[in-house]
Amino acid sequence: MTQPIFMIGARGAGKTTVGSALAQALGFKFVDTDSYLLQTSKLSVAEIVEREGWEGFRRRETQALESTSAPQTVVATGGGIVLAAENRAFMRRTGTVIYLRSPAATLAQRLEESPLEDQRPTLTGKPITEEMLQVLNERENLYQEAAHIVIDGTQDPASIVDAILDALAAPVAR
Ligand SMILES: Nc1ncnc2c1ncn2[C@@H]1O[C@H](COP(=O)(O)OP(=O)(O)OP(=O)(O)O)[C@@H](O)[C@H]1O
Ligand SMILES: O=C(O)C1=C[C@@H](O)[C@@H](O)[C@H](O)C1
Ligand SMILES: [Mg+2]
Repeated sequence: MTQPIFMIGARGAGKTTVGSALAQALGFKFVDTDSYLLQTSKLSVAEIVEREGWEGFRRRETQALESTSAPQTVVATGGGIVLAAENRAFMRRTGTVIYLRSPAATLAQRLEESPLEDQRPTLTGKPITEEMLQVLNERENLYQEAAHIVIDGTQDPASIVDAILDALAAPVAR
């Protein structure tokens, strides 16, 4: 298996944390669309949104997805990557898509402990638990639709990597 692996899920799902460990386990390269945008634009997510709105950020994110995607690479995406049908189709067509799934309360707790406000400006203006409930309500179907594999993201990162390796060893429905 050499095609890229795309990690999807909401903020705090562990796409960056688990994606990086998975890449190491597979001997793959690791890239992150949020880090790529930060490095190439020299702007944080908050600064891009301030200048160009979320629409501008989403446009840049689609470019970042296509630029970072490569064989033998794990790509950690941003939480909103699934909002564009174009991105969902690209990931499904060119790689294996893994959805790290956790309830809103788990995501909110992780984000409260590590807010990184420059990279995670508010999406709704609501308190964090309400925000994550709304985000999952709006996006759960999109994450499910985009994913080849859905993994319980509430386990510790090492167990999640093991679960992904097991799932990758079985035939994936396409
Ligand atoms: N499985 C896990 N168990 C416990 N804590 C975790 C787990 N995965 C990630 N975390 C913690 O949650 C926080 C968010 O993780 P991470 O940055 O990997 O999420 P993300 O999905 O990449 O979010 P974003 O969409 O904002 O990029 C970090 O502080 C990380 O250490
Ligand atoms: O869930 C989202 O819409 C986002 C998640 C982050 O990874 C960043 O891509 C950005 O803060 C937007
Ligand atoms: Mg991340």
